Amino acid sequence: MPHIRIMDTTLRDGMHAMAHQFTPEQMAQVGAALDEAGVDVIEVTHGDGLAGSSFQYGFAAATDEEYLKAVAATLKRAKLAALILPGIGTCEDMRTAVKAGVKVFRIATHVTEADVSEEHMGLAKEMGTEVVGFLMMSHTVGKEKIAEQAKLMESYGADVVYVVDSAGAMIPSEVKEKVSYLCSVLKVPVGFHAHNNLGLAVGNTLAAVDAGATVVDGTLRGLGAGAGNTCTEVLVAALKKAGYKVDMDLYKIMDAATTLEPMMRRPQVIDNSSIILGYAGVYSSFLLHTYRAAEKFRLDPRDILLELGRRKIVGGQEDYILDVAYEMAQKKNIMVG
Ligand SMILES: CC[C@H](O)CC(=O)C(=O)O
Ligand SMILES: [Mn+2]
Repeated sequence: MPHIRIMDTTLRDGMHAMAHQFTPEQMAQVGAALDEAGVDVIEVTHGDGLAGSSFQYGFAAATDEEYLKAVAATLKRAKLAALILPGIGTCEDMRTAVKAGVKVFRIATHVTEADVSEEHMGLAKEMGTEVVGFLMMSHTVGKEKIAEQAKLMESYGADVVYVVDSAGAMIPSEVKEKVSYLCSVLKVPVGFHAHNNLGLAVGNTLAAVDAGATVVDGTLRGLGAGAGNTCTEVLVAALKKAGYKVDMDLYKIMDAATTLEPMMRRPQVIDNSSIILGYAGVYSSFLLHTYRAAEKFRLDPRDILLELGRRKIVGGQEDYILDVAYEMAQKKNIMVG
């Protein structure tokens, strides 16, 4: 059975669920526990990647540099990773991240926009880091389109390319179809990142590895945007049970989850609105923005999410959530003070 690499993104995707309010000290504690458990790659930044801390996405409790340095100081074996969305984070942010200890860049684009990653991938290679291409909202297009965009990333130097189920909208048969097709056309390894909005994150991740993915994401206790991600400690148990080789200690990864637990702001559950994220195919990180808009305009968050799904809005359009809610409230004649 193949060896599966796990990249843990508790300290990046988990930031969405924490409204980006982890402290550097908390990150250092969790990072040390993940390292001790044998996690290969630990991703750290604002939930929306380098320079995500902003009015648009929400301000973090510290700078990316402070977070990265705090975690880097605790690592003995794991590689430190940073996510970047070209145009949000800049090449300058990448240079600062490398000085802070980053060894892996995960470069994220909408699934049809891989061409915007060329410059950032080039710089990442030049600085000697590993490069991961991250094709977000992969549920919105067919396998051929994903393959075309993944091949672009491969040509820019990506060492791994991910199918990213940002909306937690995919079902196992779709994961299998898309991942196996990608494996058949790429030379580099294929990765998979799941969200649990339909309760399928662990199942979809297993479907991905069965289809040939050899790099997968997880977060402790599933902490992440929407209903969260694939739960790392559950995934380790499931992969080991299925016979895959995983370089991680099961008890120690469970202990890392125990370290995280008291820091969590709310239980990571599949609430009603999270189900709608998956059902309507809406970006998971819109959940908390939608709750705020629903409260402001006295609307049911599920109605807003269904409308966002109809309008096919993508990452970066967080401000548009308020516009949509305002429009819906006006139609319902709701007075907003
Ligand atoms: C950049 C924001 C986003 O959270 C990236 C990601 O994890 C996803 O698309 O699922
Ligand atoms: Mn995600």
